[in-house]
Amino acid sequence: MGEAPAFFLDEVQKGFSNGFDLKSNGCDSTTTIVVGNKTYLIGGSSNESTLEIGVQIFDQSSGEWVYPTVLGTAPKPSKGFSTVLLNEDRILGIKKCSTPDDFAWFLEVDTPYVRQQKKILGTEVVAWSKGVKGKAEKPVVISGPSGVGKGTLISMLMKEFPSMFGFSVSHTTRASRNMEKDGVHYHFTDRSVMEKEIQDGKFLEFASVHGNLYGTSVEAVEVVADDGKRCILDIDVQGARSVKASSIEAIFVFVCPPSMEELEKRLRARGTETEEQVLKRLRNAKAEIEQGQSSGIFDHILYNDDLEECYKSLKKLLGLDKSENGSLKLNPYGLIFLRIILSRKSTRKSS
Ligand SMILES: Nc1nc2c(ncn2[C@@H]2O[C@H](COP(=O)(O)OP(=O)(O)O)[C@@H](O)[C@H]2O)c(=O)[nH]1
Ligand SMILES: Nc1ncnc2c1ncn2[C@@H]1O[C@H](COP(=O)(O)OP(=O)(O)O)[C@@H](O)[C@H]1O
Repeated sequence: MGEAPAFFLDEVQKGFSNGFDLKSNGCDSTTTIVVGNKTYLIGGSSNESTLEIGVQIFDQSSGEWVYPTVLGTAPKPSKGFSTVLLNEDRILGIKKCSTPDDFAWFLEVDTPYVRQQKKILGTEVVAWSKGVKGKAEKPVVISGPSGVGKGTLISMLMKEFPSMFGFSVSHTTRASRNMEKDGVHYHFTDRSVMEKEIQDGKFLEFASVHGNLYGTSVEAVEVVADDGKRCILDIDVQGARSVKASSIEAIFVFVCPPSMEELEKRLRARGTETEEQVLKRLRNAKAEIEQGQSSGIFDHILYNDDLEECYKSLKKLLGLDKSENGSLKLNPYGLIFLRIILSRKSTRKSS
């Protein structure tokens, strides 16, 4: 998880008088902490060129040192690093002589996420995430037309901050694409089953999109919360409207294409839809962009022209960057962009 309770962060900032038995190593650059039959040596730098705090594990049962696969962005080395074990599955590390936005870090050592990654990678795994406070804890709703790059941006975020974010795996009645895995990208389901589950109140929201049913189950969001992570929802504008109307306080982001031509190019280059489906998605895109503009649902509009720039803006608005919010807010300037996009003619006439 990427967050510590605010009261706890305050306590440790005051000088670690918190009763959590924080192990301080003064101003040494390494510290050790025992979790089960493993001793974690944290600190220094495992790699001089990247200058990240390194992690090594001494496995008491085999008597060997192990160099784990380290996921997430590790903290930079500091003059002192104190650790405390939380829930037997993650270590809270406090950097000494550090700024408030860089002093608390989590190292997941045996969470469900880390256990899953161990299975996939076949190695010992640990995952870093930075402790964050305030609005950064809210779930993130990402909407935008098909092919604009929502999935790409979410993948980038999950890759860079693997233990901070959890993806809400939606249910859908559409057929799975080649590379999609049931239970990972979507829960693929039959319409009759999903309709019954909707009636049984198992969904937070649902919508008919491009001729198929999509929905966020209560369980999908609970799984992420139970894992102590920040939930990311990739849902359409109708779904975003339902979440907005609910008691869930989220950050709403709409991703916009640079032009309809570019959107069509991306959708075709992805090669996952039939010609008929591409045309349907392009027709719907126009209405979706209009709603993104006028619905008043979205706090931020991201303009996905250059992917890296757009990703940087996404990180900024999520509080993952030191500088101020860099997204294009819903202001007259942003609306002008949207109008330009909508006024450009698509190369293909919708039927
Ligand atoms: N309302 C709602 N929309 C969803 C959900 N899951 C996915 N969607 C939206 O359904 C639309 C189609 O998704 P998909 O078939 O994966 O195609 P893509 O848009 O090209 O990625 C996208 O706008 C998604 O954001 C959900 O649980 N609820
Ligand atoms: N800024 C960008 N520039 C060029 N191609 C992009 C950009 N962002 C995403 N793509 C590509 O566009 C296609 C659609 O992106 P995807 O993430 O699947 O969209 P969505 O999830 O919104 O439907 C993918 O092939 C992706 O690699």
